[in-house]
Amino acid sequence: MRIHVVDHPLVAHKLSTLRDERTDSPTFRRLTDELVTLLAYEATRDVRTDEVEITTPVAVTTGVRLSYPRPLVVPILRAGLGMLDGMTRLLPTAEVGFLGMVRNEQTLEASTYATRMPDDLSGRQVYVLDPMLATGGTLVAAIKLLIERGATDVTAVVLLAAPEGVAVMEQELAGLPVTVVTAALDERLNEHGYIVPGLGDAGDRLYGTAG
Ligand SMILES: O=P(O)(O)OC[C@H]1O[C@H](OP(=O)(O)OP(=O)(O)O)[C@H](O)[C@@H]1O
Ligand SMILES: O=c1cc[nH]c(=O)[nH]1
Ligand SMILES: [Mg+2]
Repeated sequence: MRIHVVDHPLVAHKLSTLRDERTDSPTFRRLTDELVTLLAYEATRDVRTDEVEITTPVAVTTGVRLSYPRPLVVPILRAGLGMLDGMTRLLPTAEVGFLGMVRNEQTLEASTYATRMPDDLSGRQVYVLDPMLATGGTLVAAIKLLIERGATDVTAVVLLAAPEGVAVMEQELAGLPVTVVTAALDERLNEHGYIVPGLGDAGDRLYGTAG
């Protein structure tokens, strides 16, 4: 598994405001959207393309186009939904699938309550969106499902990652074609499984409701 921490002053600036407990939901949503567009630029470095011949007003030259089938983007509900527009702004022709997953706040185990995406992902390039990589349980389950369906290249785009969760992913997904792109690698998890310093509960902060 590869991990890429995006080191850029604009990312650090926006992330700092996102972390601030005084940032309200509308601002949190806007900053998430902006951050994801910056992360998407890095995350799509290996997006598959084909060479094409194009004719400019001056000459014939060679360009590139995104390959078919187009990438699949999969936000993990709820919080991942706040990242969808930022990602599809750069990949407007991507297909979109959905995974609804929730972590039991006592056991910290993730369960899946909704799956809506193609059964057959043979050979597909997939971008999974979830702001928080905490224990790693959610992303491991999501990525295993995508690879079981045939995906051959999975990139998880997250805002924050905890070292504990990265270690779990490295162990559980060893040897699989998985990349994690994150805006920051934080210090640790606390006793409740929350990322420290983190930003709190991403879903609650995006949507202004607890649960
Ligand atoms: O790495 P993990 O320990 O599995 O935790 C991360 C998950 O927890 C949060 O979702 P949550 O269960 O709060 O659902 P929500 O998005 O509906 O708020 C977050 O959005 C991730 O999906
Ligand atoms: O810090 C955390 C951990 C899991 N889920 C969140 O939303 N935040
Ligand atoms: Mg939540």
